[in-house]
Amino acid sequence: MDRIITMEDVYWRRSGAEILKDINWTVDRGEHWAILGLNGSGKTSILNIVTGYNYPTAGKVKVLDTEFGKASIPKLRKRIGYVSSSLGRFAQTMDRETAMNIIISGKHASFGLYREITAEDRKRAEKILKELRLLYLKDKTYNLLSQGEQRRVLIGRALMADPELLILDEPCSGLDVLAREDVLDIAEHVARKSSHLLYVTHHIEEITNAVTHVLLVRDGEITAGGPKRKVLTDTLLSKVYKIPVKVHWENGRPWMSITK
Ligand SMILES: Nc1ncnc2c1ncn2[C@@H]1O[C@H](COP(=O)(O)OP(=O)(O)OP(=O)(O)O)[C@@H](O)[C@H]1O
Repeated sequence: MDRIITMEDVYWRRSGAEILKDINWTVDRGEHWAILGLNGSGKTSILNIVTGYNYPTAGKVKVLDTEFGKASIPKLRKRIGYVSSSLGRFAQTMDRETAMNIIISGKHASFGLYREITAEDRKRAEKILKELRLLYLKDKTYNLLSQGEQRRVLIGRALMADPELLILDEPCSGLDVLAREDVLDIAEHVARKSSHLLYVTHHIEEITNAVTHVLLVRDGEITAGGPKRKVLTDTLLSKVYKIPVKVHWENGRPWMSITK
């Protein structure tokens, strides 16, 4: 399998509105993508198509060799890790669980209680905690963790099912600079070691070295998509952000100033 995601002429309409229009996008093996766009531009709608939660009104979608309409979506979902910054339901059910148990609960990629925990599960969870430098949190309960720690534990949880594709949907929203950098370090680690990364954000400074390609989304359409240096230009970003901006690069990372 050389292709991770294929979208051909994809449209998604809801309540009479065309929310996604003419989406043509491919992700190849070895690429790590960021999806960048303003609030309401269509990023989550694209993700929901990738994970099979939204079915396109028109067009062809293939994710990890699974062609939509021809194969089992639940099976596909097991191969995709998803970490979102909105955790309402999760917080309620898992609040009093330890970081270790939360990681283990990712084995079946579902919320709530897990059945039997094997010695192997424990070993794997411990390995993840170690790799993500979270061992110090092992026995702490979720409600006692800082927001940044919670996000990192949730990424660890998503890794428990050994996903081929890991989607991080605005994982740094609401975090301070230090906590953000810790989450970004983990994302880099994942991209290097274990999984294809799909990173959704509206902040270009979160596009670290791990990200190879960027998809720019504006009003439900793709403005540009490709290698990050080609896509993150003053002209294209000014279009996407609807305000004149200038990009500068420092240590391989883009930063942006407003020039109006
Ligand atoms: N089920 C739905 N029915 C009607 N409109 C919808 C539906 N889902 C999304 N939309 C609309 O589609 C547009 C794109 O929404 P989407 O959530 O994909 O944007 P986003 O880029 O993820 O935004 P944010 O950064 O704020 O999360 C918005 O105008 C939203 O109101």
